[in-house]
Amino acid sequence: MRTAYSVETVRNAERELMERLPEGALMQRAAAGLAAACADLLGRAPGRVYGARVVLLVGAGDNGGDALYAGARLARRGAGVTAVLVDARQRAHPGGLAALMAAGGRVVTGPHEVHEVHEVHEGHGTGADGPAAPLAHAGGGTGSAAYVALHRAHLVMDAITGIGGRGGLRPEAVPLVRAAEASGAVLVAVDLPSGVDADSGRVDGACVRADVTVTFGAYKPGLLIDPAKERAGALRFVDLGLETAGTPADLEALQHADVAALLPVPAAESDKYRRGVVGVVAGSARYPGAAVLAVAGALHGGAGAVRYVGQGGDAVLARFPEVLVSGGAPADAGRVQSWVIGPGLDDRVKDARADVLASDVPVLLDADALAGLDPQEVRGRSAPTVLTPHAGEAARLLGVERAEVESGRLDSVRKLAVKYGATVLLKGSTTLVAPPDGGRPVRVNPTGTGWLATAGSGDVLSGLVGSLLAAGLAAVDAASVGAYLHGLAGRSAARGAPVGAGDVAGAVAGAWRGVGRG
Ligand SMILES: NC(=O)C1=CN([C@@H]2O[C@H](COP(=O)(O)OP(=O)(O)OC[C@H]3O[C@@H](n4cnc5c(N)ncnc54)[C@H](O)[C@@H]3O)[C@@H](O)[C@H]2O)[C@@H](O)CC1
Ligand SMILES: Nc1ncnc2c1ncn2[C@@H]1O[C@H](COP(=O)(O)OP(=O)(O)O)[C@@H](O)[C@H]1O
Ligand SMILES: [K+]
Repeated sequence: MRTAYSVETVRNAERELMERLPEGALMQRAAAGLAAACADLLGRAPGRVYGARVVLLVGAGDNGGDALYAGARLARRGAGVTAVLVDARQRAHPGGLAALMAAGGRVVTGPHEVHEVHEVHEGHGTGADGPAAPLAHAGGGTGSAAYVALHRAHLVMDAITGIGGRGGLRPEAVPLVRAAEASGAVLVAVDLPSGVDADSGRVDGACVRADVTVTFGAYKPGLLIDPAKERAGALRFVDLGLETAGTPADLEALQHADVAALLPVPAAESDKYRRGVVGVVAGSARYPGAAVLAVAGALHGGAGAVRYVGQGGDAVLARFPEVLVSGGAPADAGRVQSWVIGPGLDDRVKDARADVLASDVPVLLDADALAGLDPQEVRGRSAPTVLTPHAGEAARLLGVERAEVESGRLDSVRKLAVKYGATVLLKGSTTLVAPPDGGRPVRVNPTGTGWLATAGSGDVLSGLVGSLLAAGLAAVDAASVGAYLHGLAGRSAARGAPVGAGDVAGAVAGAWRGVGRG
């Protein structure tokens, strides 16, 4: 399981560890890991950083300190390192600044007017990880020197803000960041891309777009959730020895081994009923395809049989003769261990929904079954309920704008879960699954791909998750394992080219096999 922790938890863990370590040791660990990652990215043989040109965009806090100490390490190995002080008041971590200069690095100011210049005295603050002090450039330079250095750089570290950052990049930082992005240098975000919100993944304003993010001690939720995730590039982790065990993670992402352990496998004594029967209420005369796709997903989710209820029976049978089809109400269709309802339904949806919600088995509500859903109808149920909205549907259920859901996915999925007392799988660029109390941890799906954004692929997902529910998985597990397999299936079906939802369904078995093999 990959876990991510809030800033508060990370700071508490850091504080505890710092009490047991010599002063500054934690920052040195971060800097050593950062320097090693940068040396690796520079593509040189170990120990051969010599000649590389590195620029540090340095803010006022400890995030800048990490970069300055890492820069000092690279400078000692022969890199040409230039630190650009981005903070409007030219503040930077004193110890880090002194270490960089002692190692032969140079410090230039950002393109601001400098009203006050303090000399940096030899040894000033060396080794101290104390608060930022007002310092200004030593070693000379102007705003244009910063741009020249950026233009010539092989690697740029973004150390403007880390977990202490609030809001987007300040205006003075934006042109420097844009120059770094345009330079062709590898852009390495230190801990987080500056400008993103560590806890939520929100991006409020201008923000760094990194090639790689080297993060310290623990993953932060924002690194795993869009829109911030997309700005982080590839993630590298530096272990600081933080103790987070015992604190619930804010976010967790299943890995292959976790999914393998959760996949339902038939036992020797199994028969089709013991494996579970999933009932699918989907499709209509107008949208028979939704029935076919939801059933296709359900056939690959571990249930022993699929029961279909609705007007798409002919289309379903033409494609899948193994499905048990009935045309009446769900309550008359025979026993199932879970219901999936919603994709492509017509105006019969309300009656059918009342029917399945009245049952005592897990119910998954998707698409049309989400419209006008009353929280009380869901909250009163004795068995688990799973909602699988995309951002537009989630926005309607919450009574907010779609953009609000897309920019604040973690908040939105939690609020929806609390409102309905249901497990909520929020689809889209980052799929999240929140437990019914909206608490910790929320699961984030690591396998998603933009190729899944194709009509009907959500129908496949709903069938797949419903089938996992029928096979006996707990609601959060069914939703997150379903999303995981769906993402893998999307990737392997697409292999870099557009695909249809039917192809995604067809690739689920291969994804399952791949995970099962570990
Ligand atoms: N606390 C620790 O023990 C460790 C912290 N580390 C580093 O320290 C970082 C956190 O350091 P800080 O708490 O000093 O915080 P940051 O360095 O993230 O940022 C705080 C500074 O940035 C300014 N600031 C806030 N928002 C800004 C914005 N939008 N634009 C420009 N400036 C802004 C603040 O006024 C403050 O001066 C971590 O992300 C990590 O990189 C690492 O060295 C590991 C150890
Ligand atoms: N940008 C994206 N990146 C990854 N997955 C996406 C993206 N956009 C959509 N998806 C996935 O594609 C599927 C689309 O489902 P949905 O919105 O219900 O469409 P439909 O109703 O056409 O089936 C969901 O699994 C969703 O998570
Ligand atoms: K940063």
